[in-house]
Amino acid sequence: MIDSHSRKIDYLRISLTERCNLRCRYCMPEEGVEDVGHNRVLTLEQIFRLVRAATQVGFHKVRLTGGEPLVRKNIVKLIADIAGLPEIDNISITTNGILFADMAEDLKSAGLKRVNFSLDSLVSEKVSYITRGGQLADVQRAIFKALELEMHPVKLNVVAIRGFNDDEILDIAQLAYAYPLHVRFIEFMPIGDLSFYSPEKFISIDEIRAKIEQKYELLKGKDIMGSGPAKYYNIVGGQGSVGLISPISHHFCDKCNRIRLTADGRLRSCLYDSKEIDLKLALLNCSNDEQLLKLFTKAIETKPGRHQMQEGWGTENRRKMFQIGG
Ligand SMILES: Nc1nc2c(ncn2[C@@H]2O[C@H](COP(=O)(O)OP(=O)(O)OP(=O)(O)O)[C@@H](O)[C@H]2O)c(=O)[nH]1
Ligand SMILES: C[S@@+](CC[C@H](N)C(=O)[O-])C[C@H]1O[C@@H](n2cnc3c(N)ncnc32)[C@H](O)[C@@H]1O
Ligand code: SF4
Ligand code: SF4
Repeated sequence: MIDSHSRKIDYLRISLTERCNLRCRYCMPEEGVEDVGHNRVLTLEQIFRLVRAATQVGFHKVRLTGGEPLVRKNIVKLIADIAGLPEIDNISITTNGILFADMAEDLKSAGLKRVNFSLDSLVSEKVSYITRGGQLADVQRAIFKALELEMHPVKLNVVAIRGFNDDEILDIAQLAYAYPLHVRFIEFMPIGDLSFYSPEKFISIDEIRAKIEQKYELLKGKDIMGSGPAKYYNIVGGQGSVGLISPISHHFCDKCNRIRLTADGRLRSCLYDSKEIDLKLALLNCSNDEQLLKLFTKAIETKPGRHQMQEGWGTENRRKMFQIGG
């Protein structure tokens, strides 16, 4: 469906859970995370019903995220059900990778097409620091498993943070040289758990690109299969590519193609905008899909033209990234 800013909205990002087996400093507080409990999150049957309804207003790409999607029980069955919908041609996940390697074959057999891994450093102690306890070896095992299963294109998400991983940009970019990986550097957004964010930690993609070009020649590449906002560059002589995601310095909202469904059943038309539509309530009150289609349509029609992150995250009661579904 086309929104009021002439954008085609066909990509649904679904947060399966607010739970996570890590506690990344920029996303989730260490303690005091309220467990929303089984009653407040959508059941897998409800999620499936909503995806089926969404296909009727033109959605055909689904990404499962969270929190950590792989901690949600029976995710394999949900993937199989969604992949079985004829209108859905692209189902993917974004994961921290910790649980991936052991689940990979089942996920792939169920119909999972692609996986994006989040990894912000190649130094074990730093991974453990930023995630508050995650093990680099687990994520590496996951990435190699995805390559072994040929789940191409395999993408890595790296949040660029000054004072944390700015000294590793070349080492991380080197992964795209040595392996058929698509390494995406993401500008740190002032969103979510602001206790770790500060403007000094922000690094623009222009600075990242300049750093990479000190060692590698980058050539503007084609978009790598997906639906996201990264701009890709081929690393000359290498196997993969470098992607740059610039929500702050060159926002990409004019090409936005997505809305989000939170784990507790709210449709959120923009990552940044706090307006939400309660689909969980609607599910309880409607026996056919008509009302649901109206609510999907309303979310698309009321989607803002762009984010206002430059004005800061504000003090109103906004959700953190793990609650929105990053
Ligand atoms: N500003 C903004 N940033 C987003 C949005 N969606 C994703 N991001 C950021 O982009 C990063 C990459 O997102 P992914 O979950 O890997 O998804 P994607 O880039 O859409 O995926 P592909 O389909 O593989 O291109 C996330 O870590 C977010 O930080 C969005 O709607 N708005
Ligand atoms: C919220 S996580 C959910 C999926 C999964 N747990 C993972 O980490 O990949 C989705 C993505 O959001 C990114 N993210 C979280 N907070 C961010 C921030 N403040 N700025 C930029 N990216 C952020 C993470 O790095 C991750 O790639
Ligand atoms: S970024 Fe992902 S892995 Fe890290 S705390 Fe947030 S949801 Fe968990
Ligand atoms: S910030 Fe909002 S409008 Fe911009 S790309 Fe993200 S979801 Fe779309």
